[in-house]
Amino acid sequence: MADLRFDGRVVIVTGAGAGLGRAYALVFGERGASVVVNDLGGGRHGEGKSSKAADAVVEEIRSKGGKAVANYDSVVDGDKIVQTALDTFGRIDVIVNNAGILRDKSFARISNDDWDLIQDVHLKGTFKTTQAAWPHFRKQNYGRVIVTASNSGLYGNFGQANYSAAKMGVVGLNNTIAIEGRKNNIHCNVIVPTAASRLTEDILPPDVFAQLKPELIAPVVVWLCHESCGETGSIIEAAAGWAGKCHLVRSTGSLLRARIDEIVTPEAVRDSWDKVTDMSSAVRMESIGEASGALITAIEETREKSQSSADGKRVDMRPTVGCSALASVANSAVFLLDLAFFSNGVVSKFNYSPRDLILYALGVGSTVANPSDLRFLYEGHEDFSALPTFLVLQGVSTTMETGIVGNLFSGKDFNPAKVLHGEQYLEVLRPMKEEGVLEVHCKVVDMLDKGSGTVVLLDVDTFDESGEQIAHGQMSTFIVGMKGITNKRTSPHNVPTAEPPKRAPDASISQKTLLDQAALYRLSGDRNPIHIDPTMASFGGFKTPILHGLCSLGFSARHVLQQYAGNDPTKFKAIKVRFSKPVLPGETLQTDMWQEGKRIHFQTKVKETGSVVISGAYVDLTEVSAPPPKVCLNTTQNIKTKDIK
Ligand SMILES: CCCCCCC[C@@H](O)CC(=O)SCCNC(=O)CCNC(=O)[C@H](O)C(C)(C)COP(=O)(O)OP(=O)(O)OC[C@H]1O[C@@H](n2cnc3c(N)ncnc32)[C@H](O)[C@@H]1OP(=O)(O)O
Repeated sequence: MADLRFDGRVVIVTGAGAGLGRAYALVFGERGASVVVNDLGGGRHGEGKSSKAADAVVEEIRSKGGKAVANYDSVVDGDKIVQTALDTFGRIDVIVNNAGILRDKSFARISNDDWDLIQDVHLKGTFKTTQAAWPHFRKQNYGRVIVTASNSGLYGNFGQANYSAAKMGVVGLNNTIAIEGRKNNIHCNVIVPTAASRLTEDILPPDVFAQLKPELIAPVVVWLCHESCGETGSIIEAAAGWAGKCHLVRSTGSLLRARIDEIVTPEAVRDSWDKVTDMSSAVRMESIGEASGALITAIEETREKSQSSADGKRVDMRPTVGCSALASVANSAVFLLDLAFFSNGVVSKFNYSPRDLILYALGVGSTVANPSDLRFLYEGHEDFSALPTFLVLQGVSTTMETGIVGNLFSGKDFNPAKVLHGEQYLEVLRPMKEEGVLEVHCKVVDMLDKGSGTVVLLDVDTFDESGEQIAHGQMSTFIVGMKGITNKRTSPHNVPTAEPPKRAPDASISQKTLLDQAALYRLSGDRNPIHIDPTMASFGGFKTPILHGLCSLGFSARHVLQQYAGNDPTKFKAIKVRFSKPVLPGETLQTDMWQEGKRIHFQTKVKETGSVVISGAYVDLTEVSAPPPKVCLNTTQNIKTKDIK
C-alpha cells in the first residue's frame, strides 16, 4: 500500500514548539504537508512568551525540505492561527489541538486564575481554533480535527482537578462536533497521549518516562488526520508504541420499581444498588440514541412486568409514557378492549366501527378523487366495506401493546427504535362486517439470525365475535443490530416471498403520499414514535421519521385491487410483502404489477429515488376483473399507468 502523504494539505499544530506538538509537526512536514507551527513560547505554567520554540521547529521542517510557517498567538485567539494558514498557504485541512499548560494544585487550593487559565487554554483554545477553521472545512467538504485529552481527565489524577475538567471538556466537545461534522466529511477524534514531555517529566518515574517518546505517538495522530482514515468521534489512547480505543460503558442496570404506576423509593434504590453498579456485563454506548433507547427499554420492561404480575389473567391496559416506542393503542381509533396472555402468546380484543374503517382507508391513500374509492370512505355508500388490509392493524398493536417481542430480549441491549417491520402476510378467510369485535391471537413462532439483525416471526390469527376465524397472518419484525440470539437463518414457518416474472411490468400505478401520511396513518393504532417524532427516529438511525411499512402495504394493495379487481375488496384473498427499504412521508409510491393467473406479483418503488421499498410481494385474488370504468388509464410502453394526485 502507498505511503500516507499530505501533499497539498495544510496542517495547524498548536503548541508545536516542543514535545508532542513538535513531533506531530515534523511528521506532517516530512509527509508533504504545509505546517503552521503554533507556539506561544511560554513556560509550562502559562508564563512568558517567546518566538524561539516555534521558529526552531519551522527551521527543522524547512531544513528537511518541508514547508512551514511559525505562529505565536495564544490558542484563545485561534482565529489568528487559522488566518496565518490561510494567508500563507491559502487553505486549512487539519487542526491538531495540542497546546496545553498545567497549574497543578490540590482541589482546595485551586484559585480562580488557576481554573480559568487552564479552561481557557485547553477547552476554549480548542473551541476557538477549531471553530475558526470550521466554515472552511464545510465549504471544501473536508476537514480533520484532533483534540487532546488526558488520562487525568478520563480517570482523574490527584492535584489536577482543573486540568481533568478541561480535558473531559474537550472529549464532550469532540463527541458533538464529530456528529455535526459527519455530513461534511469532517472527522474529529480525541488523542489521549501519555508522552514524555515537559508536562510529564517530573510526574512520571524516570524509567517509564524514557519509554514515552512523542515520536511513538505522532504516527497515530498523523494516521487519524489522513484523508483515508474513516475514524471519527473516537477516543484513542496512545503511548510507548501502543494505541487503543477507549469507550464509555454502562452496566445493564436495574429496574427500580415493579410496576409502571409505582413511584421509586430511596429504599428500592438501596436494595437494587448491587445490580445498578454490577459492571460484569457492561455494554458500551455508541450514541445518545443507544443510551436513550436503553431507557425506553427500561420503561417497557416495567410495563411488561406490570402485565406479567397479572399472573396470566386479563389486565386493564392504560396509556402510559408518551415517548414510549410501544405506545398504547388505548386511545386509538381501533379501540383495544382488553388483553390477556396465554401459554406462548397473547390475545387482544378490538372494537371497531365504520369510523375506524374510513380512517384506515384515508391513512393508506384512499381518496374521493377516485370515485371507486368512495365505498371505503362513506358509510352511506351502498357497497360500504373495509379495505381487507385493515386486518393487518391488530397484530402490530397487540405486539406493541404486550411487548412480546421486547420480552424475548430481556437483559439484552434492545432498542425499540431499531425494531422495523420486516415482512407481512395476510390471508382473509371470511369477509368482515362494518363494525364489531376482533379477537386477535398472536404468538412468536420463530427467531432467525440475519447477520445484520434478528428476525422475530409472529403468527396472528383473527376471529370475529362469533368465534369464526376471519384471517390468518404472519408478521416479521427485524431488530436491526441484535445479534447472537440464535444460530438459525431460515424457518419452515416463514411464509415465503415470491419474485416477479422477469419481464416489464404489466401495469403500474403511482401515488404520492402526503407529508402527513404517517401522522394520519398512526391514528389507526400504530403509535410507534419513529413515524412521527424526529428524536425517536434518530434513535433508530433515521434522519427523519419514516412511514409505517403497513401504510405502504395498504397503498400497494389498493393499487392491485384497482387494477385487477375492479376495486372490489371481496376479491382479495391474500397478500405477502417484504419491506426492503424505508419510505419517507411525502414520497411517491409506484406499484409495478405482473399478472400470473389470480396471483398479482408486485414490487413497490419510491418514484423520486427509484429505490425498491417493497419486494417479493404478491396479492392473491379470488377472481381477476377489469379496472372500474371510471378509472382512466394511460398506456405508455405497454405499461398502463394512472397517477393519483
Ligand atoms: C416490538 C413491536 C413490533 C413492532 C412492529 C413494527 C412496528 C412498525 O411501526 C415499524 C415499521 O413500520 S418500520 C417501517 C417499515 N419497515 C422498513 O422500513 C424496513 C425496511 N427494510 C430495511 O431497511 C432493510 O431491509 C433491513 C434493515 C430490515 C435489512 O437490511 P440489511 O441489514 O441491509 O439486510 P440485507 O443485507 O439486505 O439482508 C440480510 C439478511 O436479512 C434478510 N432480510 C433483509 N431484509 C429483510 C426484511 N425486510 N425482512 C426479513 N428479512 C430481511 C435477507 O434476506 C438476508 O437474509 P438471508 O441471507 O438469510 O436471505
